[in-house]
Amino acid sequence: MPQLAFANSFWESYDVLERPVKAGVRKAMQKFQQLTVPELHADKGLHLESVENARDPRIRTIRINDFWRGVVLAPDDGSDVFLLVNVVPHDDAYTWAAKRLYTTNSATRALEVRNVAAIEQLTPALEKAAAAADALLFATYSDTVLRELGIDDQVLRAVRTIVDKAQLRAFETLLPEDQCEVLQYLAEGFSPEEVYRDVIAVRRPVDAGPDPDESLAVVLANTTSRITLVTGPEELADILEKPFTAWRVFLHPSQRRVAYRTSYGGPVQVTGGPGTGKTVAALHRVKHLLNRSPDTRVLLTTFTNALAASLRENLAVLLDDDESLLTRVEVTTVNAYAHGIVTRLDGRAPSPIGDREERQVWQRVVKKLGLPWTEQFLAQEYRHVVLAQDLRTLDDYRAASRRGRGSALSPTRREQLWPAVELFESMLRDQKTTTHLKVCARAAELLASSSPTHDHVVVDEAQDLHPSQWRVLRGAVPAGSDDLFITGDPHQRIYDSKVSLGSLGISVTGRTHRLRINYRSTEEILAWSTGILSPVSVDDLGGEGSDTLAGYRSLLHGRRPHVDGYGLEQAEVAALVERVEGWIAQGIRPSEIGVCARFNVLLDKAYDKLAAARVPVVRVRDNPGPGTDGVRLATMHAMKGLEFRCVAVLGATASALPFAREVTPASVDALQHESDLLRERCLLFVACTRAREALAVSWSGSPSAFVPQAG
Ligand SMILES: Nc1ncnc2c1ncn2[C@@H]1O[C@H](COP(=O)(O)OP(=O)(O)OP(=O)(O)O)[C@@H](O)[C@H]1O
Repeated sequence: MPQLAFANSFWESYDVLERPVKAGVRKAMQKFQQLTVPELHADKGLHLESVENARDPRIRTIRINDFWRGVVLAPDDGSDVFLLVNVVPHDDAYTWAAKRLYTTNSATRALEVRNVAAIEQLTPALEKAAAAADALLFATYSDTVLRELGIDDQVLRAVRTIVDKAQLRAFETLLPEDQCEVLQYLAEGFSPEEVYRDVIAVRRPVDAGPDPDESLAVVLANTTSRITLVTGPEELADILEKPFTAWRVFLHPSQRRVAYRTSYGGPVQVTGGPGTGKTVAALHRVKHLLNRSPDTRVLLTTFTNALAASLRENLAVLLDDDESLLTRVEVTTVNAYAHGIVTRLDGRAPSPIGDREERQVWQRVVKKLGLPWTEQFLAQEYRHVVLAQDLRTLDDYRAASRRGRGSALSPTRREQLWPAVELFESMLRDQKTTTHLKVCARAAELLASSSPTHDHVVVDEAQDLHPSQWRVLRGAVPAGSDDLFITGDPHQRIYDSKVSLGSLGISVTGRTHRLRINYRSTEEILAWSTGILSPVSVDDLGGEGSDTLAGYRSLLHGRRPHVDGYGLEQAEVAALVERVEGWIAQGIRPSEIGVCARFNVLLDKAYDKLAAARVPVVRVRDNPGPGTDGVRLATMHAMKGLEFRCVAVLGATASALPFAREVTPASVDALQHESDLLRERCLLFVACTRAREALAVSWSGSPSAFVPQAG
């Protein structure tokens, strides 16, 4: 019986197919599991045929239906693994297939594919241009060095024409994958030794002989980062049912490098724009840490309960539901972890209040004391100065730095303000409540005088954590090797937190990594969304400098976002219903569509109109499980960390973004004003970057100033 393997390129095409075509693919795949090799070749329905003028004699196409064909690499060496590489519309299938050549990389021994026709066509002209160029990108590396890293003759010739990184990028989709990656690493300034260690050594089979003469089946099995072997019908059904889950097992080497490094000397920071696989890297790090020693305990945290639930699910997939591993991981939010610590060590459960109630307490404080500050100012002072530095007395407060606050407070003013802090805290005590951040402060205090609860902490969505939450995490593990693995994106900061990790005893110096390839969205969606942030600069994760999205890119392509304004909100919602219906008609499942807005009021209207049009719809805040059908509706804040094939962002209207009530007037605090505006801008960025294939942004009346102008 033959065996089946799938290349990553197959998932990219399969996942966007309409449902009947997917069913056709499944049917064709079943034949590979039911028939013998000669029967496969003879099967009329499958129509396994070779391709005229193919550059790779092993390339075949198979019939999916009248319009679609699968492209297959068939073994010609007596081995029996067939590789599914793509599903392409009938007319394009032959041209696509004819240009591809599959070869074995001499260093990694993995299967690679190149667009051999395009490379041949481009190289001579580029050679002429290169002869006149001042400098070449890879001039410092000898042919021998490059060959040792797996670069073959054809690629070497092309490499010698590359003048800069932009040209390398233009070549990326044409070059064999491992070779391309070697070149990317060299272009980023890694030494050949480092590239060998991180790209070649991790893939090359330990028993590789001097020459790559293995059979196709062996080479396919070597290519674990890009090819999945399917062993039985159940696994096949499973993998075709949830291909994106399957993706999680294929790590890009830049991700593998950070996730599977044996050990780090201390805290590690991994940043990257939306969709660069930070969460995936965090999950793999957990796997690595669990496997490294049989009794290691890991704490994996994220920002919301919904995200924690999805991390738990994904981790179970990654760990093959292995209970012996899963029981050693605690997946939770920092607040919930802190709550647990306080409950356990203080012997009673604290009752934290929400933001709105907290604001009301501050209002009462202002009223009672008749102070010259607004409740907003006091709440911010408490959060950004008092709690952030864990100040307990007036003397502490007098001596504290108020860096980051935009208004000076003289010693007399501080003496005048401190009673407000004391009154706020005593009011909480009287009503037997507290705040989440105070629970964290207490948990950190308790942890400091007891023992750490875990061996390692892995933190996802780190950009929104407050210093008191960081103190909890610091106290959860002993300081030292592999204590904290931190992933986050400062461009997605949508809550008001300012931190300096170094001052909290979390120094990541020399252990920072950045991921640059976006695997979620098309380049079109990405380019438009990054336009939202282009006018501003963003502080880095650790609060030491600024961060940038330089080099951030996607390899996927699709339609440009739909960006439309409407006169009235009613018309905007009507257009949304039409758009959602259109997506569903194209075969997108309702649960693969996300609709978001700044406020629930507008979401409620969208909910009613979609439901009236008989479109199934559910709210993200009701935690619908993956099996629940229905378009997902969420506020922009609740979109954090999620992703959908199609996303509609409603109400990108001038009055909603920025929302005046959430922005401190510049006259009260100029720095806070700027950071509030930035936070509002980031919120739109987060919402738009949830989209994988299609993004529609709309408003009624005047557009938000954050919406990038066309042209
Ligand atoms: N190496 C990879 N190959 C293919 N797909 C990948 C790879 N890494 C991640 N992905 C997919 O890309 C998407 C985004 O990944 P992930 O959620 O980890 O990104 P993120 O950086 O945490 O995003 P965000 O910051 O926006 O929450 C997911 O669908 C994930 O499965």
